[in-house]
Amino acid sequence: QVVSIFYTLFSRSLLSPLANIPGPRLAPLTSWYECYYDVFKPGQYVFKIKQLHEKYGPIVRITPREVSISDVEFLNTIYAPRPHFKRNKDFEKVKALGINTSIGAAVDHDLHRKRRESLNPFFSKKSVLNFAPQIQNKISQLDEIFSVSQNTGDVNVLANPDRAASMGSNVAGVLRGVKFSLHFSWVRTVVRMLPPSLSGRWIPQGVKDMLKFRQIIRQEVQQALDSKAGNENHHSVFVELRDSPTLPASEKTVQRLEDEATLLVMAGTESTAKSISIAHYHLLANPEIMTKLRTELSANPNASLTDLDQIPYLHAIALEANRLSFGLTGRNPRISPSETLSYTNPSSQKTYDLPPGTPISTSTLLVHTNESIFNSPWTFNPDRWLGQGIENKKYMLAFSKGPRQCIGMHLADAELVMAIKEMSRWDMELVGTDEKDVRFLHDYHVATPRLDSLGVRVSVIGKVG
Ligand code: HEM
Repeated sequence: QVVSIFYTLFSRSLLSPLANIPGPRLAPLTSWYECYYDVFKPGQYVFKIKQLHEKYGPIVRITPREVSISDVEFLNTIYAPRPHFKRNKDFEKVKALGINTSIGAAVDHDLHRKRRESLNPFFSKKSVLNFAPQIQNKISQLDEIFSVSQNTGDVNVLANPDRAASMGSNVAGVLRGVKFSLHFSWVRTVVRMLPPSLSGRWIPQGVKDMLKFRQIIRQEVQQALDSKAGNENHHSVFVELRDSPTLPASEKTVQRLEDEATLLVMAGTESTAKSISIAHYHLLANPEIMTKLRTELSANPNASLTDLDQIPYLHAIALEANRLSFGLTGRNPRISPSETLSYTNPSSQKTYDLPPGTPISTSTLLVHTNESIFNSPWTFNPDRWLGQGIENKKYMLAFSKGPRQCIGMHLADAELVMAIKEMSRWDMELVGTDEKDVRFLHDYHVATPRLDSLGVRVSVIGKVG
């Protein structure tokens, strides 16, 4: 046993093809280094990695297997390589969400492409424009909530779990456990094997609700699979996947479609809600930004979604909210399955070869707080995206890049601009809320503010004009 441990340590430190890559001594030897910052600090490894880059330079070995590169000019090589170059995902990372047969967990490049082709029609820009009435319907509900709060003087409406969308708070609950699951995935397997009377004690409410939700999805999937093409009254995502000519039968099982639907709900709620609340906080904390937005919107008070797309300042606020939401905050490494990638440090001119199979990552923290691109990076400043500034969109990583970039980005953008427009119609005051209630302080896969935060709390004064 002891010999085997020494051999593992020796091979990870000296025999590994990554042995020449700079970094702290412990990180290449054991994944406990990452676990310590992820689970026990908690959610601090991405911040630690930023410090490691400041000390060791643009390339750092951050685990026994994984390399982090902070150089933004290498972003496309990691995530968006030229056509015909493949990028796999790292199973060690994707398993944490427990939806292993979803598109987001497709490790293999070609399998991912097949799943993506079958979902694409739902998420094109055109489909999102057709979906505008449904989004408007939700925005009207928001308007209703603001009106009720104005009358009742309820200052806590968005943080009140009874009133806030329960699915949103459940997703956040599930994500709180994501780092633990990443490092101790066996615990989930054990808990699932226990009878509900015992396991119930350890499963957080958000996870329990998500499991119930999965049961409902499973029934819907089963119904869609049992019914014949053309017999449905509405065209659900399950029906589209069931009838997809590109997916083989093995991709149309109940388990897989259940995983796909669960991912769509998880991916579609929490990140968008985060960007919306970040935008709202900063509009209220910076009245000059709100005033400028209202002026821009006043030219066309009944603007449609297509009209809103043409308003640069509104678009800039959305971009800035996404930049400071940091999208998915954890690392999302990519693996080149057959090609060796090389990285040359521009200052030392030293070249490092990264053999096939090496997980390579960066993080949205590294890119979105890079001072040479985003001056005073923690300041909410939509003006940075105006004029020439829009060219920095190539460094926007909130939706990732390349073939695995967020499939829901047009939908998310539509929801965000329509929600921002609605917020601009109301005068509100922040109550008991400061920047630490929205600032990225912990990485639980999405940016999480101070752990005792009650969210963005407001007092509704009234409708503008
Ligand atoms: C502001 C809101 C959103 C942000 C910041 C965001 C961010 C991301 C990111 C960074 C990825 C890539 C993950 C990776 O590299 O592994 C991703 C993938 C994905 N997102 Fe989003 N997302 C948002 C909204 C949505 C919405 C509204 C939906 C759909 C309802 C959605 C569905 C998905 C799906 C299905 C994937 C997997 C795509 C694939 O693997 O090809 N997202 N998202």
